[in-house]
Amino acid sequence: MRYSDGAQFGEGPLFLKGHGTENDFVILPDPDGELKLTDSRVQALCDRRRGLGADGVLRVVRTAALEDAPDSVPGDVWFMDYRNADGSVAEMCGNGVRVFANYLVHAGLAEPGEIPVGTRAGVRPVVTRADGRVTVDMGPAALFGRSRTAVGKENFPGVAVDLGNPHLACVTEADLDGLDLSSQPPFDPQVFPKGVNIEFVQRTGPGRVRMRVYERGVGETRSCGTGTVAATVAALDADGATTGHRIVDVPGGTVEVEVTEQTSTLTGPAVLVAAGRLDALWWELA
Ligand SMILES: N[C@@H](CCC[C@H](N)C(=O)O)C(=O)O
Repeated sequence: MRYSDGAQFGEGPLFLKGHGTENDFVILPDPDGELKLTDSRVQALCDRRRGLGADGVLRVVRTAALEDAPDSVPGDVWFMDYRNADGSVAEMCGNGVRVFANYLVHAGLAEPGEIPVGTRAGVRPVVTRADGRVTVDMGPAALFGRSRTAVGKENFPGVAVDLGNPHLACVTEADLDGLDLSSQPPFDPQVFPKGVNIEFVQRTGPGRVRMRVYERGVGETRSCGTGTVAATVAALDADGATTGHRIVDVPGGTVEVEVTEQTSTLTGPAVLVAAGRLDALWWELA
């Protein structure tokens, strides 16, 4: 079908859909940074009725083609330009970077194994594994204070953790299923001036925790990779430790987190679901 300006249906940008423990993303290959990725288009892409539906957008672009890439990221590295569903830019996405690496291998843009990925938090080494899981070196998980939130009438103290993006991780004995996370839990803007991702963490057994999360710029999601690392830091802190390993169960699946003195790693599944083309007119009007 041809439109009046001659554009044909399906001639819009290529996209892929993928997820990591059901934290889902639209992947937009854009090697030379030519797509005009406005907040409005990100919101439309992520809308689960008028768009493709996702928690966020991963634009695949050469670092050299980006104006706001950190100087620490070499120009020849593929850059994950991450946007939350509300269109906001975030520094890092632990599930997204693992899906991103799988896309690079799928598209023949990287060999399987260790792949450096540029992010606004710096370069993150990602390793695609023979068992299909993907590991990312998330960098040091910095506990930088204590704060609190509330759900309904219940207060939740927690730890402030920097993973490149900000987190408030609250260990609790409360029943996580009873928490109403349909709206933004309150937070202290003095501690989190750029907003915050808020995790609710229950210790469920030796070396294992369960987590729900309200993500900055999205709302409640089925998983949050940086959030699982923050949850692990909080669980270690509650156990009087600063390093260790935790299995983290999230509504969308299970991941493994290791925190050491030097860095932190996240390992789990990362799936590519589909590929296609956006309609050119839809993209123009979005
Ligand atoms: N889901 C992501 C985190 C995405 C960014 C976050 N919402 C923020 O604004 O910091 C992950 O897997 O880490």
